[in-house]
Amino acid sequence: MTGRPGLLINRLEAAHGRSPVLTGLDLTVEDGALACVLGPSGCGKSTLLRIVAGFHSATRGSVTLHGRILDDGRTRIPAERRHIGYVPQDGALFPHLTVAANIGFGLARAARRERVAEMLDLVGLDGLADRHPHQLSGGQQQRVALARALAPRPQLLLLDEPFAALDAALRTELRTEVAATLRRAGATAILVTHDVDEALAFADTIALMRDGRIVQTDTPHALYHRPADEGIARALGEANLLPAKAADGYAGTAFGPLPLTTEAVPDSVVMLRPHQLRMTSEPSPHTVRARVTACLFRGHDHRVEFAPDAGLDLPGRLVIYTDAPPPAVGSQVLLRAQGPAHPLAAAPEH
Ligand SMILES: Nc1ncnc2c1ncn2[C@@H]1O[C@H](COP(=O)(O)OP(=O)(O)OP(=O)(O)O)[C@@H](O)[C@H]1O
Repeated sequence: MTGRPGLLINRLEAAHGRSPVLTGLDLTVEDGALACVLGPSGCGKSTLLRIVAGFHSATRGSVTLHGRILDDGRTRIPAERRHIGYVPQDGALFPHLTVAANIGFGLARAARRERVAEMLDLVGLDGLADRHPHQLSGGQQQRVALARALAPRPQLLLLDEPFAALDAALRTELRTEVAATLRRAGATAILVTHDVDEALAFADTIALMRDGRIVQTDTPHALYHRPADEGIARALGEANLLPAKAADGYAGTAFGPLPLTTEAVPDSVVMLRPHQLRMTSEPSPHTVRARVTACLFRGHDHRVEFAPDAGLDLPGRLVIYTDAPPPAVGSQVLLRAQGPAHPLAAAPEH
């Protein structure tokens, strides 16, 4: 990353027909950064990418790339003059063209052969230049789509859930590979996805989208551990929310005092992610008795649910992730907590 702003989106509004989709969206992507827009299905991620690419118009606000206005509701640079690459969900390769011709499509003839060879090497598809798309696996097709998008050296690359159609193992492998490829190419890219694991693994920066806006932009670590509110906390993964009394940088909880990540607001609850609670055999003033109510084996770990003893100032259900062999459902255990605890404004009553 360079620290220079590449893409600047300011108070963007857009609609499909009469239905508003984007409602004042702000986003900055640094030059050379891999950014991810994360949000639930239907929240407007593709619409956002399509506006940046030039396939859909904004009704208000502006999109600027390296200081050049692409769309401000009045001026609108046509898609083909934006120098932006776009990789759709299904790759959308030209079926009648070979891999090499797909990658070289639109490149100046003089540089074509060399650039295609470079791109094939970059995405690890040397030797497949003469195949047609139907002779490739889904993962290979997506690599060709990536190579085709990168070949004209776009100033920005947009990836619209490009791994969604692949099976879980290939998805993980390809997103790691694509992130490495984009870093090698020094590309600035935006990936949109509803898959939290994908966002956490891929991006330097994640922008969380809700109700047509970006509600928090941060590093994956900060967004996961220091979400701005309960909705964001839950959008990134499971969270135990504990009532707390904050004083002097500590949260007083049923697990004893826990250091806080940041100053707490009045009436806050504190968040502990599931791996911050542990089972222990050593009772102490900071352990809590709880009964195992459910256990799920997930291959790499177990997800265990507990009902804490009645009378404790705790939610009715606590969740932990553990590598240790899980206790039987119904058994009693002791839980202890590991800080820091992150304060969140309590959710409004519904
Ligand atoms: N061409 C269209 N005409 C009318 N409504 C549309 C059109 N495209 C999208 N929408 C609506 O706009 C909203 C946002 O759609 P969009 O595809 O941008 O969401 P998304 O976050 O990318 O979803 P997904 O993750 O499922 O692809 C949805 O309610 C969708 O139904």
